[in-house]
Amino acid sequence: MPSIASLTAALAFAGAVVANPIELQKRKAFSIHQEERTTFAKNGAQSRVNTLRKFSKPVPANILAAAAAGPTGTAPAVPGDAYDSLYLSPVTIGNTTLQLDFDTGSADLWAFSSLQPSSQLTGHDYYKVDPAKKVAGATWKISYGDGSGAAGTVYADKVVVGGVTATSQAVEAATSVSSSFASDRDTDGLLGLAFSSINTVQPNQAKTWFDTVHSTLAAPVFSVALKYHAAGTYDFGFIDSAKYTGALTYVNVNTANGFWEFTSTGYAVGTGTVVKTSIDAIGDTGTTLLYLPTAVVRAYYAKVTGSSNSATYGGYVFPCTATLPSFTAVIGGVNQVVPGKYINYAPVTDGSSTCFGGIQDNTGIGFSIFGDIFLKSKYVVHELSSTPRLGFAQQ
Ligand SMILES: Cc1noc(C)c1CN(C)Cc1cc2n(n1)CCN(c1cc(N)ncn1)C2
Repeated sequence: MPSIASLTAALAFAGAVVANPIELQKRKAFSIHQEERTTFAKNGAQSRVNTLRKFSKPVPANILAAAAAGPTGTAPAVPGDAYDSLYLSPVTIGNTTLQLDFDTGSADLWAFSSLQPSSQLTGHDYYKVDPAKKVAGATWKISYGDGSGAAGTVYADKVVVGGVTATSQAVEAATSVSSSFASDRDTDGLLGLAFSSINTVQPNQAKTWFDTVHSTLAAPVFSVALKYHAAGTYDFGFIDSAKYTGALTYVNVNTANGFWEFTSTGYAVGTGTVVKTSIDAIGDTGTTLLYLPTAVVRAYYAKVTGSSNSATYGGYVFPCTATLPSFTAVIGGVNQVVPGKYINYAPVTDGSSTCFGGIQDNTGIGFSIFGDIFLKSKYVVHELSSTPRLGFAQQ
């Protein structure tokens, strides 16, 4: 039989409204009204503390520290195709696990759903909406830089990522998706990790999943380790020092546009000297390539024999046999190097000997985009502190 003290502690942790322990001892029977918190996150360490206390066993300091710290979690990031065009991560929404594209360049959590025509659901895991959970009057509609998009209605449901649970998260159920999503049987939707200020739900903007859970996590951070032609990870609530070499170095983020936006102060091509120039950029896991200013892109491909800016293929191409120079961006005063081989994205068509460059021109976008081509050589900490920051280290 647990002691009153341990019961009190356990219930206090569970968020129950708890009567005074002395008061409890006077009563022979009592009922406790428990309010379910809108968000809780699994805290395995706390469960161990509760169990040890239940049997009056000593609680090791490291377990106590971990429990006090709050929950953390890790989700895999698996390439969606042979060229790392996108990365997919498992997310449980309600009772179904879907494969979502975690996207630090957008702020909507949307999923293929039972509201779509069944013809669009072939090959997909999809969210089976529960009408009782519908958010009355709420709609959403999103468009991405490549012209793709989706739209639908909104539900409040349980969303679990890497073992961390948001019990009442805005889930944007698709009623329609663009042709590129309809023909992509790997992507069941997106989980936005940009700032909630650019969420598209109307009339009341919704929060991202990270915005919902961050205050309960051990630390208000998530760390991204995408990999070259291999599965990487998203760490929530902690920084995993085993996943990078050298030091993490930080740069402040400008959140005015809702992105993880920062300034790079220069670049270099291969072993060339650093050219000092201010590059306004966003980190964006949902974008495949690395989009840079015209002058920077020209300087890069000037060092790639046989390269050209192809109207046919809509960007810079080169012979797939080309030896590509590395690309360096100066961020937070530190040279962040992308290996040359990472800058060969893919053959322009399957089997072609002409390859499409991982570095392309940012004309028409309005800023540079450090997408997967850049990110997959880094461990990137996204810190939601009073002054949000990005931390970079070499993988
Ligand atoms: C297959 C395949 N190959 O490459 C992709 C991508 C897919 C997935 N497929 C075509 C569908 C698709 C289209 C997009 N995505 N997925 C992810 C979100 N998109 C973004 C996000 C963002 N932050 N910025 C710009 N666009 C566009």
